Amino acid sequence: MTFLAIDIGNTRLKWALYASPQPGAAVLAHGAAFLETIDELAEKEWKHLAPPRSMLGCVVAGEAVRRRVEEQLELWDLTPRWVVPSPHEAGVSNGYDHPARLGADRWVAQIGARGHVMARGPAKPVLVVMIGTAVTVDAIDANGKFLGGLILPGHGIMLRALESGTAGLRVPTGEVRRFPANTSDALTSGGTYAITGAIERMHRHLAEHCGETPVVLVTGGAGWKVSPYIDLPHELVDSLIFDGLLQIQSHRLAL
Ligand SMILES: Nc1ncnc2c1ncn2[C@@H]1O[C@H](COP(=O)(O)OP(=O)(O)O)[C@@H](O)[C@H]1O
Ligand SMILES: CC(C)(COP(=O)(O)O)[C@@H](O)C(=O)NCCC(=O)O
Ligand SMILES: [K+]
Repeated sequence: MTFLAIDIGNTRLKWALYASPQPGAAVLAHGAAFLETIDELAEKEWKHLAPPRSMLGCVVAGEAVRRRVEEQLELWDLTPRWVVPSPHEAGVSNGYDHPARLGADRWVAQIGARGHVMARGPAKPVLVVMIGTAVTVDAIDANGKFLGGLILPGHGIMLRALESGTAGLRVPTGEVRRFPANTSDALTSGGTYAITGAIERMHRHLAEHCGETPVVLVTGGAGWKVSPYIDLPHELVDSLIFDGLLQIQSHRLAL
């Protein structure tokens, strides 16, 4: 009953092959590819994989990218299936004005995060932080209701925007400093603290709204870089989107 989980962001496609479509299933193989190289998956990384029995993915990189990945999936006898955010799924309800307009990656990560919280004990509010091309900070209450969230530029986009919008900001990467005293450090610190500041603000909103301290789960390719500067107890869970895809697939099979 092998299961292939795929997460296509605006920078990279991440995939993992699981022994079964159940939360906690063993990972048989996994990888990541920049979007420029996804047309080689079938002849390279995927060529010698044991054929998956089913797949589920989430994609926010647009129709054309999704179609290119579906071409690669023709390697196997599979029906490609992609998550469309709905009003309710796997114990999470979607508070977006238009539920289907929520990023599929955000929805799936929330479902993964809710699964983690519920597996540990009493239900608690959870703040889901994804640090990829963009940064998202999503708030879920103790009942599993997604209340809303923030979208902000990721570090790379912030720096490129400053480079292209000013005459004097073309400098190498700096260090994160409390009181940056050169342009490089000022830019790197500004980007990092913009992200951590947004996380701390949303944490306050959610704690006030729920009257309870939220659990904070951090994921995404750049999560490890920002994590040391988040002044809140939190956990890095690299697999949050895959965990959400496993939750969804196992709930659907149980219905
Ligand atoms: N080894 C790495 N490979 C690629 N990106 C990395 C790596 N380490 C950190 N990053 C950062 O993570 C971001 C990509 O993260 P990812 O979660 O794959 O984004 P997305 O889901 O938007 O494609 C990049 O913008 C980059 O800044
Ligand atoms: C916010 C995002 C761009 C994040 O993309 P990513 O950083 O994962 O590549 C993506 O979730 C998206 O396109 N969302 C749709 C709009 C929304 O969620 O409101
Ligand atoms: K992502």
